[in-house]
Formats: sequence, structure tokens, C-alpha cells
Amino acid sequence: MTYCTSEVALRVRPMNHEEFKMGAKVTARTVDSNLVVILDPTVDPDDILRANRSREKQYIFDYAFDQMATQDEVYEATMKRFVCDILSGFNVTVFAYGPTGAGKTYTMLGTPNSPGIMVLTLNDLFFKMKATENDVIYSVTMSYMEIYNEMIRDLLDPKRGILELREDVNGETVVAGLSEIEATSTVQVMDLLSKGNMCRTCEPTAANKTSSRSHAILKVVVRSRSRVMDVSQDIHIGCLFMVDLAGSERASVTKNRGKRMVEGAHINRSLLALGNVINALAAGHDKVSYVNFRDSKLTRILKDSLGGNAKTVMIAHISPASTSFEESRNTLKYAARSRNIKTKIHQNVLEVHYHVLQYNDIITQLKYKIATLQDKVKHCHCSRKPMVPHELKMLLSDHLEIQQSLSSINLHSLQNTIDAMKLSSVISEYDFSITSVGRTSLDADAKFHCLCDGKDISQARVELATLNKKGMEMEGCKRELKKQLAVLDAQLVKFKENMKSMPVQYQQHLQYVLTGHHLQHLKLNHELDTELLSMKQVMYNDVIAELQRHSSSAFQLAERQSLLLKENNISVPEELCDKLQDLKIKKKVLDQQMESNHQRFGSDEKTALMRHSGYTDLTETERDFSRARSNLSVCDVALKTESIGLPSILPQSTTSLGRTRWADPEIQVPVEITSSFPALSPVNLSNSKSLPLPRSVHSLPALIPGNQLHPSPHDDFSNKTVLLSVPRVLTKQKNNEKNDDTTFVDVESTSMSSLSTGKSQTLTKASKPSAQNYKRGIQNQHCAKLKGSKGVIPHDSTKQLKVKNAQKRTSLLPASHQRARLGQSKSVLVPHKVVADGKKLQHGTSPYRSLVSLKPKKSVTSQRK
Ligand SMILES: Nc1ncnc2c1ncn2[C@@H]1O[C@H](COP(=O)(O)OP(=O)(O)OP(=O)(O)O)[C@@H](O)[C@H]1O
Repeated sequence: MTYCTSEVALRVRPMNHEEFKMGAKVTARTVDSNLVVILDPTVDPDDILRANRSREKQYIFDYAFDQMATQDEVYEATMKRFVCDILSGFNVTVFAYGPTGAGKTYTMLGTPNSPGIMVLTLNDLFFKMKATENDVIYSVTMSYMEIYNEMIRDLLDPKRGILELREDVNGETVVAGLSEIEATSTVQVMDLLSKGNMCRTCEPTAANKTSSRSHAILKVVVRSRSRVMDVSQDIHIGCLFMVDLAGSERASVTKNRGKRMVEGAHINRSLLALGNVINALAAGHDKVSYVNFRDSKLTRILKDSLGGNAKTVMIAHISPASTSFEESRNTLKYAARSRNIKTKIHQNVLEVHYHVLQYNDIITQLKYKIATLQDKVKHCHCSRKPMVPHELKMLLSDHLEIQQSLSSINLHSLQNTIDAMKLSSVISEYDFSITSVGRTSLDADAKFHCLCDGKDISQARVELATLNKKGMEMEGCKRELKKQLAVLDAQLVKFKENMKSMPVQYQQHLQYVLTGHHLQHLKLNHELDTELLSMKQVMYNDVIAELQRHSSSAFQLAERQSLLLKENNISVPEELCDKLQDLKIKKKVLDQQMESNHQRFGSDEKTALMRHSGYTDLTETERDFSRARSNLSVCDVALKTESIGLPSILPQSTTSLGRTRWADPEIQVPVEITSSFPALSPVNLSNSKSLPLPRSVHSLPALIPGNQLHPSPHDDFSNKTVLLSVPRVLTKQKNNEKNDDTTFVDVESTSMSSLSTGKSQTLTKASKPSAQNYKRGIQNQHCAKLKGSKGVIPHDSTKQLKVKNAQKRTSLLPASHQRARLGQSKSVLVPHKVVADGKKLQHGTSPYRSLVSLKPKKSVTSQRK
């Protein structure tokens, strides 16, 4: 048993219209959350005798609420913390006290928009019961009555008439015949409450249009017991009284007459009795030996709440208006005095002993409880590690699963792209070759020796369509998975936020679980990244190899051309030399750009590759990187030729799905091959066997008829300057058609596929060369044998070469060809047999002869007469 002092709060309502109309002034106000000051408006300042009398009175309360205080604020400060006490078996009483129209009903009942303490308390009570209903069984009963003119009426069942007050065997006052309705939910309680309020006596008075003419008492009894039965069990009984008193009134103010006046007299009598009780209780048992509760029914009913076993909260109400000064002062006086009331409180616990026959039920229930607890213990890792919520586990496992699926789809998607790229490459090569058939006069079978025949290609097309469809399906899956992942991510973020409000020990454990998940995630990412990188490297190598073959073709052509020019002592046109100079400068700029690119990104690439590919040998890595960089240089130079205007001079490069094609150049271009052009990588070429070789490479054997040629991927072209020239169409001058010992081959239509497949190349004569091509060609140029030459034709030496050999070359040409040779044509005709210094070059003397044995099936040659 403990002693408890009743709590008193004071609420000052806002001034109403009537008070303003009457010209009332504010006399009462709160100074802080405890202090209320009231100013006596009746004291005359001119009254000398009372000049020193203080007009201001101060009252201290547990809580003081001003006009701005909301219902929630009042509830939270006064009643909220008592809700738990009710559930654990204490009696709690809250009553609103004050003169009529001061705001008691507003505080207790409130309005639909701002519910009062009765509603808020019941809401909270049911909410808390719901939270613990797994362990405790609750039963709630409710009764609602009014004391009107000293008569008790049941508000929940008004038909019961006037009810009597009696005392039970324990000496406690009870209302005989008062209905107690069992409530199971908040909604039901609210229904009962509003039903009761409808029955309450309310009449308008001059002081309050909605004046309650009775004291309303809501009694809620909560009985609780543990769900687990025992041989003996405790039942906690908490009792809540919520009382909305009728207001004290002065007849002069209310202007009540007749029935209303009688009501007022009853109200005042009961309130007077209440005031006396409060005075007596506040004075303490030392001074007052007897407290008279019997003077009114109100005090008899509230006997236990005021002076017995109950935690009591009084909320006093006043109007701030000067017109209500007297009432306000009295209320403040009573309320302040109530703070001194002390009550002895104890828990209402009823011990119940079950009968032996009920033991079986008790044992069953206890067993169930043990099983439940054991299950809970199982889920706890140890006493230090609290149980991880099941949802978090599910969330993390779902998260990881979706990430795995997403990564796996990414891998498949990349593999799909690589396959599609290869197929597209083969198909486009085939298509290109087919197209070239129409543009040349060569036999289609002879011109195109593709890796695949038409049947294979249609198969490839079907496969490509399937791959594309698959790719789209995978994209759809990816989108769906990403959506799901985003939802899970959001849930994880929310969970992490909620974690902050959990106990520290629990937070630590959850962090541990989350870290484990992140580690798993990292491991998965690392594995997949490595796999992705290696696949990307395969793709990258394919592309690089393709570009390398193109650059290799260009170099080989250039070198071949330089040999031919040297052998024939052909001068390079001046206009071409200027262009060449331009190209050199541009190339230098490009090289510098490439170098700076490498400096900028090289190290990052290296680190990334080292990290992901799991390289252990640094030297090997370095070597791979330097090779990759060189390859990149080639790629970039090849691709950037377009931007510096090379296409007009050099074979034009076009890319399609990683392939580069060299179109047909029309003039000779000397190109300086420096060490920045790397040697071909045998690895890259061997890796990309499936990719068709560029057409320009295919054309090479035709350039030196009779000489069998194969471009070797191992050739090093560094430090050579070559004249790069690929004739668009090689034609033979009509005049020499039959006698010239030269093969004229359409470079464009000659395929290198046979080289790759190992088939022999068929060289055919351009049987019907066009008139335009005929004019553009320089016929019967004799190539000097390149003996002891390093294959370098310096740029500035081309002019000298031109002057030096002009006479010689002219003399070598037949008269009919001299006109055509005078530098007007940009194409170069390649003779089947070359003549050095006027002598025929024998087969097998070409420096390329030893490279490959390429036997033309059919070659059209013509001997120069
Ligand atoms: N804090 C407040 N904020 C706004 N309006 C209020 C406040 N307190 C009271 N009122 C208004 O003042 C009027 C009188 O209030 P209420 O009926 O609650 O007084 P009462 O003390 O219960 O009077 P009675 O004793 O005659 O029943 C009502 O219209 C009510 O809406």
C-alpha cells in the first residue's frame, strides 16, 4: 500500500462571444505550466484604505492549461500515464470541476472533431489491452449514470428508473440495479458512450446554452488475468471513474427560474458537499477526524475515489472573463486545496483457487506455455544475441536471390551479345560478297569463297533472330527483377531506420546479420564481375583482332605498292605529297592524343583488370596490358581516320558490329609506319578464327600476279614508310590485252576467304573493263625488283624519285600508254609480271613468294606485245 497525492490541473477556457459582448476583461491567465494568476477586477484603485491590498492572486497546480491547450495535451498530461495503472488493478478517478459554462463537458467529452478525455482514455485502454492480449485475458464492463436532482439514473438503460445507493458486505457503496455492460472493443464503448450522452439531461441556461444539469459518472471496470492457468490465480481489478460534474451556478447569472432553479439548488448542494469533503480530506486526518461523505449522493459515490483507494486527478475549469471572477476564484481556491488530499492506494488483486477438477486444464495450459517459451528460446542464438526477426531473414534471402538471378541474366545477356555479334559479322561478310557480285564481271563462285555457304548463312540468320529474341526476353526479365530489387531495397532502408529505435545490443546483432549479407553479396559480385570481365575481354579481343587484320591489310597493301612503285620508278604526284604531309601531322596529333588517353585511363584499366581477372603474375599482366594498349592505338587510329579526312585518300574504314572494312582507294598514299603501330598479335588472330578476314586482305594476291602471297600476322611493319594504294579496278589497256604478260584483276571482287579456308584463290581477268576504268589505269608499269631495299620510301624523296626516273619510265612505256601515264590517273595498274629495269621478273623472285603457296585455279594473263 502506498500513499498518493491527488493531482490537480487547471484549464482556462477561451473567452466566448457573450463575455466579449458584455465587455468583460481577462482576469485569469496561466503564467507557466503550473502557475495561474487571477486579478480582482472589483478593487478600486482610488480606494486609499485598500490601496496596499494585493489585487492579484496566484495559484499553483500540477498542470495549468491556457486557452490554446488542445484536448490531446490535456489528456497526455493528466490521464495518459494512468491507463497502465488501471490495467494492473488500481482505481483511477478523473473529474472535471468548475462553475457552469467553464468547459467541463468540453474537456471530458469533447466534440467529434476534438474528442475529450473520456474518449481518448478508453481508446488508449483498449489499444493497450490489444497489445498484451496474447498473455493476458481481459474483461471490461462499463456503466454510465447521472445524478440529477439527487436522483441516480442509468444512462445506458434509462428505463430502469431511479436507482438506489446501497452498501455491500464490504462497506462499499454500490448503485443497486445499475447495468454493467461488457465491452469488447473501442467501437462498442464509443457507441455506449454516445448513447448515454444522448440520455443525459442538458438544458440551456443564460450562462451556457448546453448546460449539463446533472453529474455524469462513467465507470469502467477492467478485470485481467494471465492466460496461463495455475492452481491459484490472481485477478486484477482496475476501476476507472470519469466524472463530468454539473457546474456550480449563481441564479443571478443563470437567471434560472422554476425547474431550472431547483436543479441549480441540487447541483449547488452536492457541490457544496463535495467542497466540504475536499476541505476535510485536504486538512488531513490529524485535524479532521470525520469526513462527511453522506451529505450527497455524489460524495457517497466518489467516496473511494476521493479519500480511499484511488489515484485521483481533478481538472478544474475557469473562465478568464472578469464577469466570472467570483466563480473562478472559488474554483481556484477549492482546486488548489485539493492538491493536499492524500489517498492510500493498493492494487485490487483477487486470488482465485481452482478446483482439483480443473487441474487437468491447468496442466495442459502450462505445457503449452512451456512449448511456446522453448520455441522462443530456440530462435535466440544465445542470451547475448536476441532473436533476429523472421522478416529480416526473409528479406535478406530474397534480396540475395534476386541479385543472383540478375547477375546470371547479365552473364547470359553478354554471351548472347557476343554470339550475335559473331553471327552478324559472318552474315554481313557474306552479304557484302554477294553484293560485290553484281558490281564486277568476275564469276561469283570464283570471287566469293566464304567460310560459309548460303545454307549456313540462312541457318546463321535464323540463329541470329533467335538470339535477338532471347536478348529481348532477358531484357524484360532484367527490368522485372530490378523492380523487385528496388522494392526490397526500400524495405531494407526502412528496416535500418527502425533499427535505430531498438536496444543497442539488439542493433549490434542485426548489424552483424546485415554485414554477413553484405559480405555474401560482395563475394557474389566479385565472382560475377570476374566472369563478366573475362567475357568482355573475349569480345574485346575479337574486335581488336578484327581491327588488327584491317590495319595489317592496309600495311601489306602499302608495302606491296611501295615495292611496285620502286620497281617501276613511279613518282608520287606532288598533290599527293602535300596531302601526305598533312596526314603525317594529323597522325602525330592523333598519336599524342592516344598517348594522353593512355596516361589518363591506362592505370585505371590496369587496376581494374588486375583486380577482377585475378592475375597473379605482374609481368604477365604488364605484357597483356601493353599489348592491349597497342591494340587500342590501332583501333583508334583506324577509326579516327574518318575524322581527319582519310577516307578520300586511304581505304575508307567503316565499322559494323565490330568489323571494319576498307573501301576502295583511288590514289597512292605514302604512309609512315612508325613504332606506334604495333606488331600484330598472333594470339588475337588465332582467337578470332571464326571472323572473316577483311576484303582488302583478300585482294592482296591479285596485286602481284604470279607471286603467291599470304599476309602473315607476325610481320612487323614498324619503322617503314610505304605507299599505300589500292586500285579500284585493275584494267588492262585494250591495245595490249593479248600480248601483255599481266593479269588484271578486280581487287574489289577478289576474296581472301580462300586464304582463311585454305582454298586456292582463283584469279580471273577483268574480261570487260569499263571505259572509265580503262582511262584511269596506267598500264604496263614495270616494277623494279626490290633488291637490297629496306622498303622505305621517305616522303621527301618521292619528288626526286619522280624527276630521276621520269625519262626512264616514259621510255619504258609503249607510246600508246605514255599519255595515260602522265600522272593524270590516280589508279595504279598492277602487272601480272613485273619487270625490273626493263627485265622481266621471274616467278619466285618476289620477296613474298616464300610466304604462301597460293595457286590460282584460273588466271587470265596477257602478254605485252
Ligand atoms: N477549451 C475550450 N476551447 C474551446 N471552447 C470551449 C473550451 N471550453 C469550453 N468551451 C466551450 O464553452 C462552452 C461551454 O462549455 P461546457 O458546456 O463544456 O461547459 P460546462 O462547464 O460543462 O458547463 P455546464 O456545467 O453548464 O455543463 C461550450 O460551447 C464549449 O464548446
